[in-house]
Amino acid sequence: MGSIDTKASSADYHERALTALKDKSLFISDAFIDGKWKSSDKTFPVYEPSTATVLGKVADCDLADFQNAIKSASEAQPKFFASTTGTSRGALLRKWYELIIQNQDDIATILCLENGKTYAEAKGEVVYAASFIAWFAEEATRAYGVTIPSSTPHTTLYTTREPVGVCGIITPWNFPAAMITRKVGPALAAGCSVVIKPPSETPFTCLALTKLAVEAGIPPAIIQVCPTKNREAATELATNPLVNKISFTGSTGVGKMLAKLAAGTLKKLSLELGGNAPFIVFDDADLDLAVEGAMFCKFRCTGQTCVCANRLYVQKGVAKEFTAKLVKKVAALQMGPGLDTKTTQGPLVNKSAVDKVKEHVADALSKGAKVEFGGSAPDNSGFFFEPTVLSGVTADALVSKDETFGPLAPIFEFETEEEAIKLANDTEFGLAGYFFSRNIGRAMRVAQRLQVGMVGVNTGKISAAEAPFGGVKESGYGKEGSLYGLEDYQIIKSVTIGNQDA
Ligand SMILES: NC(=O)c1ccc[n+]([C@@H]2O[C@H](COP(=O)([O-])OP(=O)(O)OC[C@H]3O[C@@H](n4cnc5c(N)ncnc54)[C@H](O)[C@@H]3O)[C@@H](O)[C@H]2O)c1
Ligand SMILES: O=CCCC(=O)O
Repeated sequence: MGSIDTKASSADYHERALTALKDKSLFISDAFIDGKWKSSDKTFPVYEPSTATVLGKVADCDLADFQNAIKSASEAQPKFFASTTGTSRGALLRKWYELIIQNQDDIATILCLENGKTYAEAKGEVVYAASFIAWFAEEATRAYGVTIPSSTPHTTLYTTREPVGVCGIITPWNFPAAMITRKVGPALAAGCSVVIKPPSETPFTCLALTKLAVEAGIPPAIIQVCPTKNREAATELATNPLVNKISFTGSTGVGKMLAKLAAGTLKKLSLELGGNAPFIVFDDADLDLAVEGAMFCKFRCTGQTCVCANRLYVQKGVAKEFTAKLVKKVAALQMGPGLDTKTTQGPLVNKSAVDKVKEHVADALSKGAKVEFGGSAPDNSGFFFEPTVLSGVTADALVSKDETFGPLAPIFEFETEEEAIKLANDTEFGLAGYFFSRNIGRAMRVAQRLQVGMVGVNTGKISAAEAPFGGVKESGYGKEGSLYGLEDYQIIKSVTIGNQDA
């Protein structure tokens, strides 16, 4: 594995990158409330994680800002729905999609600077984010109702789909673009308005996307953005009666807290929460394919995705060979700043993320695991941790219960299919699960028995605009993307027209 090029991560690293933006007006540090960009004397710093230096300071919204944004979004939403059709909202979204694609290099640079992921991954995320807007531009035209045979004579009964209203959108830093568009796309397609609280670690990408949404013609008050570090102010989204729905992606703890608060006004909820994905390699697997899958779904975004493999269960007979093949690939990874073209592993988002990986590694080693590769944080100013492979990890290790959210691949061994399924399901989480096997019967059986919302069989890639995204158990509820994503932002209204003989 290559070492970190500390010269590339010198203090002016991000200044040079920002100067090179083709459209510098996309780097915005204001809130967007009631159709106006709003600066504030009160700001919070956003860090560039490979140098741990301040990338910029962003308006820190207070309670009054949230209340103003919610009120304005609430007044604008019925007018938006009444004055548009699914087709016209689809056209607005299509225009927004085109602007994101046209500006993908700049958005990827901003995303890369605030999140730390490699530029290639950042570009991939921008295109992935845009794909949700394109998808829901189409879905906007497919909000069908049904006609229901009535049991009462001379009566017609039918349903329509209407927007749920004002949606509070709260998202995490690991996908600064895609987590926004996967929610805002269907919300706008349905005819809702949104008040977004972007992640405080990565607000700049959201603000750039918002500017493009307004340029695309989306009425300004329909989309409002309140960056903040002030959690009390942000919880207004969960308590204000004018907000009809909360769509949250983030940790299970915060999700539960928001659900409790939202219960006060019985808001509709979508919760995309934490994961602890099992990744099972059976002895009948194609091991090269399994290694490829593990590299993608473990080390994507430096291990900071909710669907990352967290526990690698490998059948005893192939454990040595799989481990050797995985270590060879991991050793070729190159840590460094995301904008450096040689980099294939960026930094983690902040110091506490590094500390959590350290804790999981130390705990596994104390319980008998062995370092096959990596295992430590390099001595430099950024938030790096070496991509790490541990073997012989035991079931009582912290990493078997808790999502590392970092570049740690812990290998556990198992003997039978039954044992693998039991281990995989032994968690309160149920977001994603993966397994590799060439046996079709086993593929059908195991896919059915894994208690997760999404399964990857012989692949580590499960995310796409058309794929229903969401978990079970304490990983939350609701489905994003796909043919189900729109209905999370709609209500079904039934209309009964009676006494038609009168
Ligand atoms: N299921 C999914 O689709 C998915 C996707 C990405 C991340 N995640 C999960 O998110 C977690 C990592 O993200 P994180 O550390 O940013 O999570 P987090 O829960 O701390 O934060 C998520 C968002 O909630 C905000 N927030 C935190 N406390 C709040 C409060 N009291 N009121 C209002 N908003 C509040 C944060 O500022 C951020 O915008 C991991 O557990 C990961 O698995 C899940
Ligand atoms: O981290 C959560 C989202 C990742 C994805 O959409 O694949």
